[in-house]
This record gives sequence, structure tokens and C-alpha cells, in this order.
Amino acid sequence: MQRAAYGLAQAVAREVKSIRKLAGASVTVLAGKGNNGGDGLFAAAILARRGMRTTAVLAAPAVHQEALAAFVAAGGRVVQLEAGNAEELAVLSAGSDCIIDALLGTGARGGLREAPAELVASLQELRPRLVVACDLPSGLDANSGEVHWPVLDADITVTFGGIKAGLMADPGEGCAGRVELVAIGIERSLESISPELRRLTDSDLGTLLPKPGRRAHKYSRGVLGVVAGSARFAGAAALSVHAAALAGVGMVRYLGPQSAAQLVLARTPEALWETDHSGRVQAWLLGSGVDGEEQLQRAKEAGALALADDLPVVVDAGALSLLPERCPAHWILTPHAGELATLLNSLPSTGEVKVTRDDVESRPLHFVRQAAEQTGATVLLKGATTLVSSPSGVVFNQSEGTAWMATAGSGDVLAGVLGALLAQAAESIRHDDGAYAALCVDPADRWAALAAVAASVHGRAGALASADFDGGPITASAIAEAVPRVIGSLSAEYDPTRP
Ligand SMILES: NC(=O)C1=CN([C@@H]2O[C@H](COP(=O)(O)OP(=O)(O)OC[C@H]3O[C@@H](n4cnc5c(N)ncnc54)[C@H](O)[C@@H]3O)[C@@H](O)[C@H]2O)[C@@H](O)CC1
Ligand SMILES: [K+]
Repeated sequence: MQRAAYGLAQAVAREVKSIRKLAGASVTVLAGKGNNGGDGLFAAAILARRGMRTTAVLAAPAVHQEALAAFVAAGGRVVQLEAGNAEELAVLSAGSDCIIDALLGTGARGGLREAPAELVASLQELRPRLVVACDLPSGLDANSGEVHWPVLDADITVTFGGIKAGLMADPGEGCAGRVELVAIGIERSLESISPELRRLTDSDLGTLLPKPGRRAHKYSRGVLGVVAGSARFAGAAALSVHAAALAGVGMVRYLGPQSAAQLVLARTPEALWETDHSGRVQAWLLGSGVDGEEQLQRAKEAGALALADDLPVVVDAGALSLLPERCPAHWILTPHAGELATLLNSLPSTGEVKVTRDDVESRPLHFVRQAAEQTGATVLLKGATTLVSSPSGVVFNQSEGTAWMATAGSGDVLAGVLGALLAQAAESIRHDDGAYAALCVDPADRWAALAAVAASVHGRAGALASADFDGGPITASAIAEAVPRVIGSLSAEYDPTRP
């Protein structure tokens, strides 16, 4: 507890010092009855000894005794939250330079109730200057990222021992702000536990990104068959094909109506326009912008061929309604929350109660796993944090993008990048050259890992494109154009000495 409190106090002191002098600055700790409240009080005691004006708002009649005694001994002021004074204490707390949210931690069941809930709801409206969450924002489920409102949005979450899954999955991640990890000495014992969620690091990505061999030629590099776009949504075809080409695929064979093909070729003259499915491919991308019976039929036919030839497939948008009864894990579905709800409702195993888009947004980790388990496919759920579940239930999550990426065509670019990586990596995934084993990714979960690579490349490309405009808005085309730079810099992280 002392290490946790010290780490928390250090983070608060650093943040406050970046705005004003520490001595005389004020901090209010909202302390609950458990050990989380204890951490907050011990941290506030350290800050009081460093000259800060400290107030503790006690949310329960009895809090951690030792921590409270340390806090009082350090000169801290104590006020008791009661029925009736929540609003008054919210105004008092919001006036301080920093608030430490130590109401509930990992031991919480459900969310804040009664006076603490009122206090937090009022505080959230008062927009406090700086909120630091102790271990996790109170009301957030540490294992799933599900949130019991109200929750006080944190600017920084100082978390202890390990990054909880709930800080890496929405909506929890959206409440946590920047997450900082404080080591407390339990890290070694956590190594043997398989994590609930995995996030690939720069060097993981560098290791998994496909690289052309010296004797590579366009066919050995991977050919992607694309059934995307339509007369109505020709842009989706142009964007997904262009993104695939920029993500390093050997060749793209495009199937679609002439009007869409013209736009595709104008944008990407490297692509081939095919009028039938006979050309050899290593992977398929089906669905982005697919509309109308004729194009749906092309997607259906390609899906049947993929099943017969055991080829990997990206199944996006319009093609999500064309799934076989049971998909293989190398079929990667890329729905957003609304599409995932529709997909789940179409499955006989979902039952009577309909899943809504709101349900998926409130419990994305739960529903992405459910969809992968029920379809047999790998499911990539798009969002601020992208979750990828393997049918085994192993989940990867990547969150490198920017909110500017919520723009038309962004999903088509992601589908193109993923298709390109699949076409390039299909062989090496099946006969792992050691890269996946080195990262302890089980054979069954390699497709999910590759999909996470695509999500990360896409997110980083968006962030890079936006950075080119000083953090300004971007188009889907700009995301695609930044893909080669991202792949280039990540490939530089590749460590050939890794087994
Ligand atoms: N587990 C560890 O190894 C460490 C834990 N630490 C801290 O300890 C915290 C966990 O401590 P606790 O297990 O005491 O958990 P909490 O601090 O979350 O408190 C749980 C307590 O609140 C009550 N409670 C549960 N749900 C509630 C609700 N919705 N509303 C009001 N009261 C509720 C419970 O009866 C219990 O007494 C962590 O978040 C972290 O801050 C750190 O000190 C470092 C080490
Ligand atoms: K907390």
C-alpha cells in the first residue's frame, strides 16, 4: 500500500507542479471505505507533508483507520460526506487544484450509490481542474471496462501492479484518461497469469508485420481479391483497394461493376479489374460498400471459394450478412457496434432478447467475445479502442488512433490494410516461422493477433496523418497515405535475433 500511495502522490505532485507551486496548492481526496480509500489517504498524507493544503471527503462512516490517522497526523482536514451535503462538498472539491478519486477500487461490486453517487455526478458537471484516479476511476469494472454511472472522468489514472483490462476496453478506457503504471512488487507473480486483454507493443508489431524476402515476386508477396464497393458506393472500393496497395500487398484483383472499377483504377492503376473469380488469390476482402444484388452475388461466390480453398477472408459491412453457419478462425469480421448488434441478433444462439447498439457500446468486451465464440470467426470490433477476439476468447486491443478517424471511409481503409496483411501473412501464419511463438500467441489466436496489427497500423496512420496537420482533421484518404510510413517505422522495430 505504501508503494502504491507513494507512486500516486508522486504523480499528483508532478502534475500540480506543472501548473503551480506545490506548497500552498490544494488537493482533495475522495476516500471510500476500502483499501482504495486507504491508498488515497496515505497519498494525501505524503502531499500534506510536502506543503499542500489537503482535504479528505470521507464517503463512509469508517474508512481505512491507519491511513486516516496518517492523514490527520500530517495536518489534513477531514469532512464527512452525508445525505444532504453532497452538492456542497462537490463545490468545495471542485475548487481545489487536484482531486484524487479513491472512492472505489478493484474490490467494488457495482457502482457508486447514494451520497457518493450524488457527489460524483455534481462534480462531473463542475468540470474540476485535474482529476487523478487512484488505481481506476470509481465505478469502473476492473475486468471488463463496463461502467456503472456516474463516474468522474479522470485526466490521469495511476494504477498499481498491472494495467487492468477495464482500463483498456471502452467505455472504461474513455473515463480513465492517461494511464500510468506504478510497480508495487507483485509484478513477478502476475507473469504466470494469462492476461484478460493483450495490447501489442511497437516491437511486437515490428515482429509480426510481414516482410518481403529477397527473392519475393508479386505473386509470392500475396494477392488480395477484393469484392467491395458498388455503383452507389464506388468510393469504398477505391479506398479499400488503395489502402491494400499501400499496405504492401503484391497485387490486388478487383471484382465489381465497371463504374466502381473505373474509380479504383484511376486511384490505383496497379490493381487489376477482374470480371470473374478465376484469378488466384491468397486472401479475400469482401463487403466494404457492397450494395445491390449483383455485387452481393460476387461476394457470395468469393466467400464460397474462400471456404472451399481454405483462404482467409476479411468480412466487412455488406458481407456480414453472408456468413456460413460456422466460420473458420481465419474469417475476420470487422463490424462496428451497430453491425455487431445486427449480427448477434441474426444468430440463432443469441436467443429471444435483442442486443442493441447501446448494449454493445456498454459491454464491448463481452459482446465481441460472444460474437467470436458463436460464429467461430475472429471478430474485430471497431471503436476508439478496437477489440479483436479470437474464437478461443483471447482478446487483443489497440488504441493508437485519434477521434478524427471517425470519418467516412475510415473503415474501408482498415479493411484494405487488414486484407493486405492477410494476403501477405497467410502462409507464415499457418507455418509460423517463430514470430508468433516468440510472442506466446497460441496457433488458434494468430489471426486475431494479425488483425490487431492491422488495427494498430490503421490507428497509427490516422494519428500520423493528423499530426501532419498539427493535430487537425483528416480524411480517410489521408489515413491510407500514411500507412507506408507507419509500416516503415514499425518494421524498423523488427528484431531478427528474436527466436
Ligand atoms: N490487491 C493488492 O494487491 C493491492 C491493492 N491495493 C488497493 O486496494 C484496492 C482494492 O481494495 P479493496 O479490496 O478494499 O476494494 P475497494 O477499495 O474497492 O473497497 C471495497 C470495499 O467497499 C465495499 N464496496 C464494494 N462495492 C461497493 C459499492 N458499490 N459502493 C460502496 N461500497 C462498496 C466493500 O464492501 C469493501 O469493503 C485497489 O483498488 C488498490 O487501490 C493497493 O494498495 C496495492 C496492493
Ligand atoms: K478509485
